Amino acid sequence: MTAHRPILAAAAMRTAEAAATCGLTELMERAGRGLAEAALRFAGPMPALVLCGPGNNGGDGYVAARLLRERGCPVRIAASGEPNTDLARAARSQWNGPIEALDEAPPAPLLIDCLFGTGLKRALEVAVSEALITLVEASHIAVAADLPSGVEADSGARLSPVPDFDLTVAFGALKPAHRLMPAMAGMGRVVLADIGIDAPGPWFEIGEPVLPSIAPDAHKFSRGLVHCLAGEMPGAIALSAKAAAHSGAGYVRISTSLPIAGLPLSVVQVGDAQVNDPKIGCLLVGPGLGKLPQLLTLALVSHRPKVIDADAIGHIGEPGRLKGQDAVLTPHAGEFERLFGALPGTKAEQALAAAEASGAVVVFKGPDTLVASPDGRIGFAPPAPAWLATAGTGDVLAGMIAALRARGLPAFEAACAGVWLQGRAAERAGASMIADDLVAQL
Ligand SMILES: NC(=O)C1=CN([C@@H]2O[C@H](COP(=O)(O)OP(=O)(O)OC[C@H]3O[C@@H](n4cnc5c(N)ncnc54)[C@H](OP(=O)(O)O)[C@@H]3O)[C@@H](O)[C@H]2O)[C@H](O)CC1
Ligand SMILES: [K+]
Repeated sequence: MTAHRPILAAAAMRTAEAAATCGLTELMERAGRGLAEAALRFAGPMPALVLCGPGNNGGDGYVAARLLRERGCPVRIAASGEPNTDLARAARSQWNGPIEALDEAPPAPLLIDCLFGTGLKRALEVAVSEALITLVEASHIAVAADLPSGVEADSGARLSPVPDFDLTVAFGALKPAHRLMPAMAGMGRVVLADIGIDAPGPWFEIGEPVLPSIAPDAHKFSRGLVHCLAGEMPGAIALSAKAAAHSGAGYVRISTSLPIAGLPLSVVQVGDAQVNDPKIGCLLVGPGLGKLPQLLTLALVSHRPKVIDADAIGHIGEPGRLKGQDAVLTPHAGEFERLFGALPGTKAEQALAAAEASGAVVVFKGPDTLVASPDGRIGFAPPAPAWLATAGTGDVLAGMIAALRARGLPAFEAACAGVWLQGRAAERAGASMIADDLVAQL
């Protein structure tokens, strides 16, 4: 996996901040500087209004305002109340200008929201929320410090109505909310200000994958054989097979009881399913399976790596049935809840719980797709085009992951790479795409 941006939950963020050798005052200075520079780079030196809340998010605002003024920007500050941390009080004491009351402050072309960040615990007071929305709507450009105020850092929930921002500047690490709905939809461009926090951890935003190169002495089997089990609706598995072939599998085979029309000749159709053929790099079952649970049972007899998608998920019954199967599971929200039930916690916590319960890598699909591994890793997908919400894109993703697995990527990396590549293929295909067009972009 190439460079990817770390994601830390609020508690982990606080731990990492406390451990920073430079100390919290310097961290706040760096956060404020990162915010000022990102705002300048994005908006230019237009007159700014910085909204400061009571905590350290507000502290970042006092620092950013001072630095913007030093850079010659006309800056005003409006505060929602007195700072309630020493850090924020110290930052405010270095601001030698007036501080307006939030509910009386006129708007400005550049609005920088430093009301709340990872410390938000409840809905904003109505007056504060209304002032924020009014001032954002009256601005030309709106920038959020760390998180748009009203967003809950770990869940991506909106505890209050949150206006849409043009830019969100995350400090130290991304938070889950930066890549979870509904919060991620209103953040605009998300940039990460490096403030010297060492943020190792098992959660990250999926970055561009490094794919296995093709050996000079490769042959079709060494490049990876994907074996697809066709079910009642062969069109779906055909889409998966084509996606697998275009994702670099050296050999794609479909076992089917009826010939499937419209497949490339290079995709081999056979009548029998030798699911323990040692040449199989990855088995794929589920797309178009319909009401044939026996095909899932057959797939689970195989000792080969496998991708279990779509209808097959509905036939699993007990998640523990997948233990030891070396499986990647690719449920959308409905399939997820039917198999795992209504799990508590954030989407990230639910995905992890599912991975642990099944022993499988779980691709919890949606506009905010997560890839969770039983070992605790979570890859959060970067934003992908909404037009991926069209029939068959799940079949394509399943075929892509099967091919990447067959090419030698471990299950978790293959799933992350497939999710990332599908998002980029959709961007290239454009808004009028249908799933078939995705295959042409692989
Ligand atoms: N990531 C980094 O390295 C750094 C992050 N920094 C910034 O610090 C914030 C987190 O600061 P924190 O003080 O923990 O919390 P907030 O500023 O987000 O919230 C302020 C306080 O507001 C109170 N609160 C919570 N919800 C509400 C509400 N709905 N209405 C009113 N007040 C609310 C709460 O105190 P209570 O006792 O009243 O609950 C919060 O303490 C982080 O996001 C970064 O921006 C630092 O710059 C250091 C570096
Ligand atoms: K904020």
